[in-house]
Amino acid sequence: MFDFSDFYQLIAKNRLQNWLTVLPSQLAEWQDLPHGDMPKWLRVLKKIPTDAPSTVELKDSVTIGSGSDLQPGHQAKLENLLRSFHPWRKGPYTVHGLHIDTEWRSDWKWDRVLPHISPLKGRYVLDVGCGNGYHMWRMLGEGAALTVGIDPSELFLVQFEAIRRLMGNDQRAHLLPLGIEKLSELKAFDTVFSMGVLYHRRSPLDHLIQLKNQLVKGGELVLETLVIDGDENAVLVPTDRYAQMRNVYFFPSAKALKVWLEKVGFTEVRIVDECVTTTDEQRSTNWMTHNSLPEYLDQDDLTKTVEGYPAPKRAILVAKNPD
Ligand SMILES: Nc1ncnc2c1ncn2[C@@H]1O[C@H](C[S@+](CC[C@H]([NH3+])C(=O)[O-])CC(=O)[O-])[C@@H](O)[C@H]1O
Repeated sequence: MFDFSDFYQLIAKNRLQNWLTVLPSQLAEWQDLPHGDMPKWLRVLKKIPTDAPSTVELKDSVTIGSGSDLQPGHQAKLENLLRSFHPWRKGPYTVHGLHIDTEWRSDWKWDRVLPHISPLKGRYVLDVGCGNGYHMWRMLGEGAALTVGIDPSELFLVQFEAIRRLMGNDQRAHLLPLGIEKLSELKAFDTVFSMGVLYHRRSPLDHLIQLKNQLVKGGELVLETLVIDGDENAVLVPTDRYAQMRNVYFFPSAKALKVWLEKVGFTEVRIVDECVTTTDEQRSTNWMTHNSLPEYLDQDDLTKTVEGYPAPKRAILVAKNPD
C-alpha cells in the first residue's frame, strides 16, 4: 500500500484543501488495482534509507549527499536497490556519490525552460506528466513552496519515492499516480507545467482547458511538446506510431499551438524555444538499457523517424491565465 496521508494532512491546511473532496477516493481506487510488480517494489523501497543527507543540491543538478554519508559497502547495496527500478528514464541524479545516468538529460530541458518563466520562489506548482519527478526537484531548487506532480506510471511513482526517501523524506514535493483527466477545476496553482504530454492526449484543446482550470487567476502555463515545422495551420496526426511511440495524436507547429492556446483563453502567449532533440539528449545508458532515440531514427536519413515522419523537435510556450 502506498500511503498518501502526509499529502492529505498537508493540503488540509492550504489552498489545495478542496481537492480532499475527491482525491482520497480516487487514490483508493488506484490502490485497488495495483501494478503486478508493486509488492516487490514496495519491499525494495522500504530498504532505502530515509536519513537526512549531509547535503542536497537542487539548483544546478539533483545531487544528494556524498559517498561518505554511507557506511562502507552501503553504496553498492544502494546501487542494487535502485537498479531494481530499471528503466530509469528521467534524470540524471547523483545520490551518495552514485551517478544515475538516465535515458534523458532532463536537465537540458530544464536549462531551456528556466530562463523564460516567472520566478518560482514561493509558488505552488503542478507538474502534469512529471515522470519520476526530476523537474519537481529542480523547481524546489528555484524556491517553489510546494510541487505536486501527477503521472499515471507506477514505476515513476516508485522511483520518485526512492529519491524522496534519500532526500530525508522531503515533504515539499509529492507525486500522485493520476492522469490529468482525473483533476477537477482546482484553480489553485501559480504555475502549471505540461511537458511531453500534449501529444499523448487525444483531445489537445481539452488538455489545454484542463491545464487552465488548475491555475489561479494570473497564473502561468509552461507547455512543452513535440512540434513540426509550419504555419498556424500545420499539424501532423501520425497514422500509427511516431518514433516507435504508441498513443500519439497531435503534433502541431509551434505557431498552431499558440493559436490553440489563445483559442481556449490564454493570453500573453510566447513561443520561447524550439529545438530538435539530439541523440545526446535521449539515448540508452547503463541505467536504461532498452532502445532509445538512435534506434527510432531512420539510419539513412537522421532527419526522419523510422516511420518517415520529421525527427523529434520540441517547442516551449509560456502563457498566462487571465481568469
Ligand atoms: N493522461 C496523462 N496525464 C498525466 N500524465 C500522463 C498522461 N498520459 C501520460 N502521461 C505521462 O506523461 C509523461 C510523458 S514524458 C515527459 C516527462 C517529463 N514531464 C519531462 O518533460 O521530462 C514524455 C517524454 O519523454 O517527453 C510520462 O511520464 C507519462 O506517464
